[in-house]
Amino acid sequence: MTVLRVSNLVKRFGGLVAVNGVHFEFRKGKISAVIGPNGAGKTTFFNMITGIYTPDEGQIELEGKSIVKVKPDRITEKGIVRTFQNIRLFGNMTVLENVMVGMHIHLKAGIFSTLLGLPKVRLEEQKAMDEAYRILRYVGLERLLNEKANSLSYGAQRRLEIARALAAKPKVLLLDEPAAGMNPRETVQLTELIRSIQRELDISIILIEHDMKLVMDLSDHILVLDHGEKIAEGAPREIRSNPRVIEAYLGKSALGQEVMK
Ligand SMILES: Nc1ncnc2c1ncn2[C@@H]1O[C@H](COP(=O)(O)OP(=O)(O)OP(=O)(O)O)[C@@H](O)[C@H]1O
Repeated sequence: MTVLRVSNLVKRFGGLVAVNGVHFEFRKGKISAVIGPNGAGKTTFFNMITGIYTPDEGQIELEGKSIVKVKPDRITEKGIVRTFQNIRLFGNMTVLENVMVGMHIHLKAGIFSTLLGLPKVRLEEQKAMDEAYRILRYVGLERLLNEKANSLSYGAQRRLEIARALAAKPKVLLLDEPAAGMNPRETVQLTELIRSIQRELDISIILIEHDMKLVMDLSDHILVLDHGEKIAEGAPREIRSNPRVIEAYLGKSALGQEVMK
């Protein structure tokens, strides 16, 4: 089943076509990866899905309904939640507070009740705290809940970003280079976390990632972009041996060599 469908997606920046007529169906409950060399159009593709850019042409549908021209915060409410290549946490807030911020879209009490400190607000806040704690336990950060976000190790900050995204109850979780800057041990832990989110929480995952081992280990389905165009799609073993993909990454001279171990 398809959770997110893009068809004939085009984005231009002046004379440059950053994404050029891309079709792809992201499957529900699976892990998909978007890969390609630097400048291939991956970030632009993510920015269209999350409403930061409006496509010049084409369609994006979440569960069959168009989300083109829907504002980014509404897209988050509809269930597409992302993390960023450069970590964007509230550094001076605690780990717990960062997760609670991710939850705000689901809190029902209005601003007046909040200002008046009504009991229903206190109850809602308590529930939110319980939920935030549960999520932090899930990602393995419960012991750090009162630490300031900027005091965490890099790997822990990346986990906290994922925790904050989970707090928004995504249907589709977009991870933009989740392993960037991680050491090998942190990358293995991250791989396990992403797999458990997909298996246990029924969330469809889409990742952009340069770490080919992580991509090949995790993905069910891979979309390969080069110069804005889709040059391949398929399972990891097909992508690994696809001559167009090898050529895009390493140039013609690499053809015939085994490049993506
Ligand atoms: N806001 C913008 N204005 C003009 N050109 C842009 C803009 N954003 C991206 N581009 C260009 O569009 C092309 C695709 O860029 P994009 O960042 O989407 O690629 P990418 O695959 O994410 O690259 P990387 O792996 O290096 O992050 C590049 O040539 C880039 O210079």
